[in-house]
Amino acid sequence: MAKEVSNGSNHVTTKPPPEPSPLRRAKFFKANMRILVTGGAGFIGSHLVDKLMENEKNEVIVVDNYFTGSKDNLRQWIGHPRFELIRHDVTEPLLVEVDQIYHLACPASPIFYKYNPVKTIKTNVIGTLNMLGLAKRVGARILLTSTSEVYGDPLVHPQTEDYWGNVNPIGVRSCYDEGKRVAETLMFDYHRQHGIEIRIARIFNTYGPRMNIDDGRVVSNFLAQAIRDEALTVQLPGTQTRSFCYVSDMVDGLIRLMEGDNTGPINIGNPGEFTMLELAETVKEMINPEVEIMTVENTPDDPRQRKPDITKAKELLGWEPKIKLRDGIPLMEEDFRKRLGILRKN
Ligand SMILES: NC(=O)c1ccc[n+]([C@@H]2O[C@H](COP(=O)([O-])OP(=O)(O)OC[C@H]3O[C@@H](n4cnc5c(N)ncnc54)[C@H](O)[C@@H]3O)[C@@H](O)[C@H]2O)c1
Ligand SMILES: O=c1ccn([C@@H]2O[C@H](COP(=O)(O)OP(=O)(O)O[C@H]3OC[C@@H](O)[C@H](O)[C@H]3O)[C@@H](O)[C@H]2O)c(=O)[nH]1
Repeated sequence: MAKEVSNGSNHVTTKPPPEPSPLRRAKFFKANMRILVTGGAGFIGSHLVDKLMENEKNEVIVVDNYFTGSKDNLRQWIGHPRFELIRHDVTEPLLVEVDQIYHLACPASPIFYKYNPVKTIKTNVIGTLNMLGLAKRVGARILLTSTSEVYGDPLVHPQTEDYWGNVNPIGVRSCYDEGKRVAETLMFDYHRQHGIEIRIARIFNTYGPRMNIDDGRVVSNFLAQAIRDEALTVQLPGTQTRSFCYVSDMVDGLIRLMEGDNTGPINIGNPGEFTMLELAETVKEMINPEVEIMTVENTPDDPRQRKPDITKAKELLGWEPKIKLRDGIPLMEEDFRKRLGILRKN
């Protein structure tokens, strides 16, 4: 019988999922759960790996091409008997025996995903196809980290999962937002056509320790600038909004989604909404009251507002974020100061 997994609409699988490995059914041998994390050397991926490794029943395999990630983020696990790290590009097929796949591999910061847009779209489309092919072959459950960017420049606020979005298909962000939209389509087509067990998280802006110092995203930019005594660069008009989720809350949401019975898509993010000017003022006040705030040109198609409706995450996953922006900033500041080697002036 097909397992029925609901996404909150009237969605029912028509085909039974692929058979998992016989090891899963072995009578006398309880095997560990083998979990693949693509993009596991990146910001969210490495925090996810830390959490998964806490469970002694998990074996974790990371594949990453190190475009924006780094082995350094995983240094505490290298050499651990339950951990494996493979240099691999997800645009190439991969053969590994696993039970779950967290598919994160994709550059996430606009400056990196725009750097080689054709590669970004290949990563989203061919990379996701390859991971779905793997899930089908080994009978694994697969979770895609999609994004709030699938809503484009949203005309509905806050964004609910049933909103189809307002996306420019030929703009400079399209390699990422349209790429993720196709990735979501592929996930649902494999689910309907081949019975693959899928999970889709729509992640809203996430921040925390281990972000690249020069990642280019707004929280890491403002923090690094404040610590280095450089002016905070607010892109015009400054009234655009984002809602920022601390990384430990995000990881908790992703694991709940993977372990639960709902396909999604489910928004995972913190509904606390700030304009970029408010964010700059907060960072200035908390980190360096002397620092200047300057306005600079923006880039095309920057969404004007973004805030998740997390009713579904609350109801279906029992999840909501715990860490407010003002509590998360000092945790990230400590990590940035350590890496930049700049102590706090008192
Ligand atoms: N951080 C956020 O605010 C946010 C928001 C929405 C969605 N997401 C999604 O979450 C995931 C992780 O984001 P992040 O913030 O940790 O970004 P990140 O750039 O730190 O991590 C991405 C990882 O994927 C790897 N990667 C990129 N292309 C690859 C390829 N072709 N093959 C193998 N590895 C590849 C990178 O080297 C890196 O380690 C991404 O899928 C992103 O789209 C993140
Ligand atoms: O130095 C900066 C950088 C950015 N910004 C502004 O800050 C806002 C957020 O920009 P970011 O680059 O951090 O991230 P964005 O919200 O544009 O996209 C992100 O959100 C969803 C995820 O999928 C990705 O991680 C990323 O695409 C934008 O309005 C941007 O104009 C600044 O004001 N100053």
